[in-house]
Amino acid sequence: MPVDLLPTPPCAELHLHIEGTLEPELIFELAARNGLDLPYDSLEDLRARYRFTDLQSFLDLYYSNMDVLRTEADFTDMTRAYLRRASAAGVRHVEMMMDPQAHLVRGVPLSVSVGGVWAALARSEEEFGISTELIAAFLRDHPVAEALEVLEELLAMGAPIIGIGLDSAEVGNPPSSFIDLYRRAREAGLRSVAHAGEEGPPAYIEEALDLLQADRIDHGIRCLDDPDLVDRLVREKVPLTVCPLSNVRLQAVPGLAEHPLPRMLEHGLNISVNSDDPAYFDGYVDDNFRAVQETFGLSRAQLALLAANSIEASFASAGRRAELLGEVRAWEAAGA
Ligand SMILES: Nc1ncnc2[nH]cnc12
Ligand SMILES: [Zn+2]
Repeated sequence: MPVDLLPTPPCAELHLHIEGTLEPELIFELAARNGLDLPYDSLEDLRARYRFTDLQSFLDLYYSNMDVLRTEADFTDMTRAYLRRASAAGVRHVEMMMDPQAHLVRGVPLSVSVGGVWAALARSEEEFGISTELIAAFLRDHPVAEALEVLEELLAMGAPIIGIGLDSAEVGNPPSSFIDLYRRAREAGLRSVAHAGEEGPPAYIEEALDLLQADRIDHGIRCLDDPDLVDRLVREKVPLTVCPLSNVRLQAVPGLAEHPLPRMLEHGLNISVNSDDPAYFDGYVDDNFRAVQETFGLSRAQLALLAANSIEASFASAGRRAELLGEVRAWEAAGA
């Protein structure tokens, strides 16, 4: 790392799939623990498959690797490993997504997947100094009726979720199919986010806002294809949770130098920096901050703005947000 790079500011991570933190070593460890045969001969063999051409090529491996998650302890161990790494990265608050349906379809009940993740989150402040929230993300390439059933089950069991999300294969699965799901979540007092404009068109971002009333847009980079939409997003201060290394690895952009992050900052869009699926994209949040700093020469003030945006766009309590914004201000002032 060149000496003149700044450390990562204290920040909130708002776009993180906990299943995307499953590192190759842990995949082998959990397979052994659960007596499962993996379709890979070695860690190297597995790692060699982490070359993606688009979102779907990644999702195929992501869902396949999840099969090693069988017990509550598996989910707890994965989540604790992420929290430990995130605390080293400077993360002070995380709102993590999990994909309950992806586990249910493999026969793993909600009590195991949600219970296992929650066991780690419940101790996170004490253990790692990271406050946490959990978001149940729904698979947009599955029927909305299935999502509604799972949401009802989550509500009935009193699952400790702050909101819902929408992820998986984007193109051809528009937000408009999930109006009933988001309406039900709103009635239940939940917040909401939705992936839109990662590979899909700007119209999906508009649908997520107008039809789903999403509080935040995950990715949203393709808004730049529609100047009127950019004006709206700036005017309404809509938070976009941007994941630079993910976009490069999934070839949503040709390379980091072509990533729209600096243009998004110039427009005054409300963006934050996040890792998405760090075990798959070679990058936790600090790696993402370092990469964009190195590539675009961002100033301390710009890094502080990205961190402050993440905290202001979070669902943390007003008190916690104020505390963390104070940390960001102190970080910025340390360079003055
Ligand atoms: N980047 C991403 N886009 C859509 N769905 C996902 N699930 C996990 N990571 C995802
Ligand atoms: Zn994502």
